[in-house]
Amino acid sequence: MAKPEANIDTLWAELARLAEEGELRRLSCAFARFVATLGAAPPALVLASAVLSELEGHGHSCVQLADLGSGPAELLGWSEEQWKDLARAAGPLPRTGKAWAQLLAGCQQVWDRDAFDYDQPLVLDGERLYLRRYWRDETLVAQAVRERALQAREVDAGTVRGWLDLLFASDRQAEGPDWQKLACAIALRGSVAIITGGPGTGKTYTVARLLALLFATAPEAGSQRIALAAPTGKAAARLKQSIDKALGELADRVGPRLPLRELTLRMGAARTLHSLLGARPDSRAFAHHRGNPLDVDVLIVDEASMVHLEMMASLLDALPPGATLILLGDKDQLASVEAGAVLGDLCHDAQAGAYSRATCDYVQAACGETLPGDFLGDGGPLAQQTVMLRHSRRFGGPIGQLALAVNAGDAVRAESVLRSGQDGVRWIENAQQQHVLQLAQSGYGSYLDVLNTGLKAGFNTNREEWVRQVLQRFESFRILCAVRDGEWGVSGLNEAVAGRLAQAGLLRPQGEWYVGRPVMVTRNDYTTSVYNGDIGVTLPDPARPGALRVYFLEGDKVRSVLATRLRNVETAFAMTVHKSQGSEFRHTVLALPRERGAVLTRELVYTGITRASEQFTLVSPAGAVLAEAIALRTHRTSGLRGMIGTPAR
Ligand SMILES: Nc1ncnc2c1ncn2[C@@H]1O[C@H](COP(=O)(O)OP(=O)(O)OP(=O)(O)O)[C@@H](O)[C@H]1O
Repeated sequence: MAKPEANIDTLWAELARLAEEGELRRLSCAFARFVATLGAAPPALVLASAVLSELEGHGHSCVQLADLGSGPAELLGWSEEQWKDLARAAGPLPRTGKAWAQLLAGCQQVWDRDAFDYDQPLVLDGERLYLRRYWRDETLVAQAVRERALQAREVDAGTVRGWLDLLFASDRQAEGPDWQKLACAIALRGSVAIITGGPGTGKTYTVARLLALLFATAPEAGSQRIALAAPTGKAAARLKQSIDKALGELADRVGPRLPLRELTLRMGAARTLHSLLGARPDSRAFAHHRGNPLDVDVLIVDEASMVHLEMMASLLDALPPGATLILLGDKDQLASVEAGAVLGDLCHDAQAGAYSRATCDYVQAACGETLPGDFLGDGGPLAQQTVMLRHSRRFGGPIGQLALAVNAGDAVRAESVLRSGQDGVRWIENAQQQHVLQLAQSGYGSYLDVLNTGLKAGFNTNREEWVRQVLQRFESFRILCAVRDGEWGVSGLNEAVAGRLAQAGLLRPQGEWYVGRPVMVTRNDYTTSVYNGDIGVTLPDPARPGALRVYFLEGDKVRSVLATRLRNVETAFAMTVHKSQGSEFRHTVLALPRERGAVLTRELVYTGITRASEQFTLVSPAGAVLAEAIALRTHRTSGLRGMIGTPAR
């Protein structure tokens, strides 16, 4: 092998060139430089540091050294040539993961887990290389989840069965086991459970019954401290509303045996994870952690697919050992923008089940359900605490068929559903931007009608109800984009839609703030109490002529902030699919870009489709992009699954 230092200048020049061309973040170059300042830095280490930092920006929590050996061009979104040029500049590189591990273990900047730890920035765990922060988070999540999954609770199977028979209707038609009942029984016996399933599969319905079961089997139901949380304010409000509704319906069914209404009233509001953990301005640290744990017995977290690695680590760190964590979410949805695909990793065995014989016996005793042989296997401890709900009650029609086809990677079937002419789905192929603008004009017509009628009437009568109507109607339609820039991106479409609505005389956009401007908050702001993802509409301030306020809906309540006090917002006629997670719109339009690019994946298309409750319209300027996107699965490198590991209980 050539002397390592021989190529270092060429390598720095090549990294700088890639950064100049926008192929590499400047941050990744800067990180590699920082690593090089800490000690002798062979080109392979510099290269690995830059690649690791770059992959973090793509959502990977670590790099598999075998990928460095074979060339991570695809992971980086580069051509093979680009990678080869960089690799050549670094000189001869190890070809296997093992050889990479040997080389990196000898570097001062890398903590090899068998050696002395003096806080090096890089961690070598087997054949995976981590930025220290992600290694710490991943290890914490894996250990906490594994310990919780192995912690068995004493359960009286006969009592549980009696309650489950009361809580669930007996006239079930669907074939196979009642996964909802099963989920309740399984969640009751451990201190962690995951209930995953597509839209409308009854996750909330199930968790309401689980809560009733927890109350019914607790020594003192009234003293159970239940907390509800979700990554965004909107998802939290939705969770609370659905759970209250489901518990209200159940109260009649259980009658005097359990004072469900009173117990429901004792549960607080659902909160965002940030607020639950006690986020502080300008700090990554939360008020709650293992030294100051949360005051809860049961924590239910909805939309768990949106929870990124760092947040999951903080959550598990703050959860008292005796508390139960219930994660709800759709494992097939897009992962968070930040690193990690935690729910996807945790649900690795959810589809197959992989239940042990002991789990089958428990399920049989506690809910009378027999798990078919197909679902038996040798999944690890977490697989025994995970249940996938498989029957959607809301999504039987064409939107559901389309979502299923996309999820299964069947582009031919997806295209045929889109072209079938069935009510509920539509595909505008070879579209022009004009098509989206027409859809926007009719889709947003409803909120603009209420808005303009109220403005004309001077909105003196029942102003709050008028504001609520404007906000609710705005939420019934949305344009979702895969990309941010360009004609088919969020910025291009927002501008074009505002222009179109102005042309039609429905809006008067003047400057940044104008009456009717819908906005989305892009950063948490603790001084005004608005949070990333909150959506509001700008309306006149009744107290100050000429001033504008942005109104937000929180459950049924309306609150407002002076427009000029909101610093991190963008117009929200169009938004990214990422930002739409946790929301549902009566009519959802998904606008695909002309070229696929790295972000447009199966998970993105699936997430976009499943935001629609009644009508889904796909608009694409180039037909082939859909099939290409369906073929491309999101892959995020992580060590979580391996760390949680086997054996089963
Ligand atoms: N076993 C059941 N029997 C009768 N109705 C059910 C059952 N399970 C779910 N439902 C109904 O199906 C609808 C969807 O259920 P739910 O809202 O719980 O699904 P979800 O998985 O939480 O959906 P989302 O992912 O959209 O939040 C609700 O109206 C619910 O009352």
